[in-house]
Amino acid sequence: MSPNADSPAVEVRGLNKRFGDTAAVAGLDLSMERGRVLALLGPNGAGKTTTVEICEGFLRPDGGHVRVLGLDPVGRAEQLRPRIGVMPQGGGAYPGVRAEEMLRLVASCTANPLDPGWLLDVLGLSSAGRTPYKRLSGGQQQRLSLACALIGRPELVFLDEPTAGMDPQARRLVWDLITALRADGVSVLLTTHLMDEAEALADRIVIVDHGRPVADGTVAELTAAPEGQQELRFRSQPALDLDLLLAALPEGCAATEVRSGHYVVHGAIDPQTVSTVTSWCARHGVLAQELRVSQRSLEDVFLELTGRELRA
Ligand SMILES: Nc1ncnc2c1ncn2[C@@H]1O[C@H](COP(=O)(O)OP(=O)(O)OP(=O)(O)O)[C@@H](O)[C@H]1O
Repeated sequence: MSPNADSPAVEVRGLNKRFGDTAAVAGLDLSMERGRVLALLGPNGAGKTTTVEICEGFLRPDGGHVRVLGLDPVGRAEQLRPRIGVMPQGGGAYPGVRAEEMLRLVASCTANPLDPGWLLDVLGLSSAGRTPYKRLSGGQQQRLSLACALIGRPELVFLDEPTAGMDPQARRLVWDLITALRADGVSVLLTTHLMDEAEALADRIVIVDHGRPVADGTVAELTAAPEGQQELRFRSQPALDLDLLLAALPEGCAATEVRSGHYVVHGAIDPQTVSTVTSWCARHGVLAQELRVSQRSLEDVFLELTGRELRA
């Protein structure tokens, strides 16, 4: 068993970091269990990369408590580095180095590396092994950067926007790989601007804005509608008599035809309300199509919490 095996994968409390007048991180807390995937979301400039770089030990915090695998990432960098994998934002390598050479170089710096040929194959890079880094496509450079993060069999990986610039096929491949890492017990802290990526991969999501956490929870927790404010949607023929439907519904519900043939019932949507709507439809010979109790999307929640103005 590795040292400090009982400690969280990442624990951050009251983290602060300034760059001149800019408070990049301003009192951030987060905690991540081992073997889980945590997604850090936030608008541009929210402080995600700064937080990740502090956890990786590349930046020194101005204040706060940070432990990664139970270790201080700056003071205990020598013990920590061999146990973590890092995929920085935008990747990076010597421009002239060939893809396979680069991966073998990184592998040679680790104690028990994976087989570089196998990893290139898993990431769909076998045919690009002899291509110089600068001639790889953006998506290939990203995948090589991911391979470099994983070659040393890390216990914890930091992935800063791992699928930025990738086509949908490459993105799926990376998602499958992250899912497989989690199944192997690897902890993953990723940043992303892609809500579907966070939804597909993350056990927990922390949304940050102006260097502070503004939400923390599972996707289900974050997107759950407040009690009594759920929606039931269905499609049917236009111009149903909604006064009649409303009379059948419990007090506090509202029913509207949002556009021709598209209906929304707002209120406390419980099994009884659903049954009332379907029985009313049956009694009036109405076929309710695509009937669903809808939740807010993660993007709705993100925009609600962080606003719609464009960030610098
Ligand atoms: N080395 C630096 N020097 C000066 N300011 C910096 C530096 N690094 C980051 N900042 C500033 O700190 C703030 C947070 O930046 P950071 O890169 O952590 O945000 P982010 O959430 O990762 O953004 P993005 O989604 O655009 O990658 C920004 O205002 C940024 O301009």
